[in-house]
Amino acid sequence: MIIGNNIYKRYYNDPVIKGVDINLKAGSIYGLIGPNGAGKTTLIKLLAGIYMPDEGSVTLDGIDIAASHEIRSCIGYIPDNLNFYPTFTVKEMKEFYKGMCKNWNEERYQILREIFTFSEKKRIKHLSKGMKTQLSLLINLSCMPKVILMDEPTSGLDPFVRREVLNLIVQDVSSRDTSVLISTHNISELEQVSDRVGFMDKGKIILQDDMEDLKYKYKKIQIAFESAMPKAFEEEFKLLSIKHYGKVYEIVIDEHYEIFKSNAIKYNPIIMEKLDMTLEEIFIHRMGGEGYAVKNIAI
Ligand SMILES: Nc1ncnc2c1ncn2[C@@H]1O[C@H](COP(=O)(O)OP(=O)(O)OP(=O)(O)O)[C@@H](O)[C@H]1O
Repeated sequence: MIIGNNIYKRYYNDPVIKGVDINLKAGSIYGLIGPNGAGKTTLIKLLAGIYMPDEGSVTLDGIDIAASHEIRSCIGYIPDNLNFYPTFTVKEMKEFYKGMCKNWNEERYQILREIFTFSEKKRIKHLSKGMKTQLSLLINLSCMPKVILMDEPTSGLDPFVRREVLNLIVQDVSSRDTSVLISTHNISELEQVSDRVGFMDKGKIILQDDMEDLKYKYKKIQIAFESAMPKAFEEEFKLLSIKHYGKVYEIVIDEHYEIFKSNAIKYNPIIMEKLDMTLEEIFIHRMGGEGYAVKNIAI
């Protein structure tokens, strides 16, 4: 398990990561979501040991990654912009990493290479952005890391390769108990694969939960009364948002629906229907609460 404990990081004097606690369990995929500039890439680089925290620590299986090169080499990192040596061929690149990687698995490399579309003779500078991501994944998976940190791994990939990449990650997690973190703006994709999710904003993780709990907890409810919503109803429940369409109100709650329902019944609603929220809706709802509501720019 990799644990970030109360991490702080400044760029010059600008605080960018402000007391983040995060843990990536073995055999689990953590989805990291947040608006542009929230600090996701910086956090990933701290977890990968590329940056050192100003305060706090990152440990892998109890060992501080700052203190051990060997433990850092168990962490795979797929960055959002890949800076492979441009004049190397794919084969030379692979040999380079093979030499550096203690647990290199050549058989795995050969099996995985069949899946991807580029030739080993191609120079890195002649690979497309998507091919470079594929190569990075191929090399990372062949290094048999305990942890894989992926920053926007599927951006620039076609839908088939994207599915293949996610399948490979899911297989690796289930067969080797790898800890994976995926940061992406593609929330619906994340919803399919992650079992834990963190929302990051302004250098902090403002909400993290198991996917199932999150989706169980946040509910959208359509409710209507004979006339307007009773004031006492509005006061009794913690309504995270209220929208109003004619007689029907659409409200968001973060308590268990059955409890809400048993208490709400006394207000004699004429309609009360529970709707599941997608992760994207929960995210937008949370970020709206943090001041990121979409502004109406109609003039
Ligand atoms: N090398 C750097 N030097 C100074 N400031 C930086 C540097 N890298 C990032 N920042 C700043 O740190 C903040 C967080 O950036 P970061 O790249 O971690 O965000 P992000 O959540 O990954 O964003 P995005 O979703 O747009 O990729 C931003 O305000 C950014 O301007």
